[in-house]
Amino acid sequence: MAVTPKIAPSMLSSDFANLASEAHRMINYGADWLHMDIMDGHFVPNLTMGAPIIESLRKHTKAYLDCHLMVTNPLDYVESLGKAGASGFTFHVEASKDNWKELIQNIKSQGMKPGVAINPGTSVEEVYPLVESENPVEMVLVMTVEPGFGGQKFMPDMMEKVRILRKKYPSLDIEVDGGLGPSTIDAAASAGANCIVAGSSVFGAPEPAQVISLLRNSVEKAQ
Ligand SMILES: O=C(CO)[C@H](O)[C@H](O)COP(=O)(O)O
Ligand SMILES: [Fe+2]
Repeated sequence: MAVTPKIAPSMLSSDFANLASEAHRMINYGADWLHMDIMDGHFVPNLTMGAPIIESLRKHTKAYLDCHLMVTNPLDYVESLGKAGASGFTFHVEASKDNWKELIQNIKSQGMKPGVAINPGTSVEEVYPLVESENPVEMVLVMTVEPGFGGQKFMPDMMEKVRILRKKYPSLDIEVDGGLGPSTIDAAASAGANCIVAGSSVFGAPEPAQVISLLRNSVEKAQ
């Protein structure tokens, strides 16, 4: 398989008042990406951060900022996030039924990598047109919890979606998000996920570097 592991600590579990030092800490511990959860209080019942925070953080780090947009109108965020220095822009398929082609085009024009996320209740077939389009998304994020909050329990039933996607698209980046940690990573890695978001299991660990390395080893071993 041509895909490489990307371990992405979710900054949702960090100390927001010290975001830059938390970001440096995670990169020094071996993280590949920093996962930034952008929530609008409408698509999900929680409000987190937006372009101003991404812009502030970008001044302190060159790290890949993997932005996960849990918002009702993702198109409204593309230009501001692109200018703020976001690296990846992953929108939800549930929020882009009518405009995903325009979204992908605009995300790429802003120099960001487009991805599409699917909620637990959404069937995997819904992302096929976006992956098979002439101008495709470059990552699929399979939610393994209901979006909105960190610290929830991993939903193993979602691994069937990952298995189907990996079989269909051998070189696609497939990300899993929600409840990933030492006790759940093997299920995700063996199903074919290569981009691993982990918030509470990394930030809550006495030795976050060990957890990051364990997550990476599991993905490498499964390939
Ligand atoms: O998108 C998210 C929530 O909607 C977060 O990225 C996710 O929940 C990470 O946190 P944890 O690893 O603690 O589950
Ligand atoms: Fe997320």
